[in-house]
Amino acid sequence: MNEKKVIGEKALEYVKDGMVVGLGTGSTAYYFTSKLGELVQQGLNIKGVPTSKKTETLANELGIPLVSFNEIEKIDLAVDGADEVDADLNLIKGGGGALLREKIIAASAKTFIVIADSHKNVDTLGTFPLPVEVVPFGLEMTIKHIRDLGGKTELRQQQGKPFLTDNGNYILDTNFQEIKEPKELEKKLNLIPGVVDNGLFVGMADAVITIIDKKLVTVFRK
Ligand SMILES: O=C[C@H](O)[C@H](O)[C@H](O)COP(=O)(O)O
Repeated sequence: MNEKKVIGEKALEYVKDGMVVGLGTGSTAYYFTSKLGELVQQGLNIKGVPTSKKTETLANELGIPLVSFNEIEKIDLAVDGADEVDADLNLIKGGGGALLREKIIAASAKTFIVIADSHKNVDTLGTFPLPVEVVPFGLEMTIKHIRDLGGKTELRQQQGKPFLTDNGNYILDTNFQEIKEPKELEKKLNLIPGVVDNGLFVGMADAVITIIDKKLVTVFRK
């Protein structure tokens, strides 16, 4: 079974005519957006808000009409992938570097649905290194502050150069081992000058569509 495709397309059930929809980033969100494009071509009337330049390009290719923030009051639904999901539906995101725009859009959405294949489900967050978006200025100092919190940082690279986010920032992939208190860590990291945001999404997901024991399930936040 192509889990990502099955899960991504399942999320279409939450899309209703007239909605403003946040379009996630990554290989699972790809299937959601692609199917959404088909439905738009068949007459579905929605508007999209992309979480990355990559998704913006895909949406344009598919003919999904896009809106910017100054044209809308709210986002009805956001659908996005995740790198890890715990039992409380807390997430690590940002494996593709899109965490900041993803968090802005998830935080503005009435309903935030996560689409995550079975490999993403964990007891405790932290095996997947936490992406932390930082401004290039003062990088070495920012790294010191993050290390003081117990994180081992690695500057994400792409083709021999620091990876640049859509916002012109760097990503520090940071290993904290087990993240027992995700909300605390999310806050502490974001208080460090130079940190723009981090990939912890705590208490944001309303539901996660995933595969458990080979069955497609939707888990709602308690
Ligand atoms: O920055 C990227 C996003 O947070 C993705 O949603 C996340 O990395 C999951 O991606 P995928 O569906 O490709 O595993």
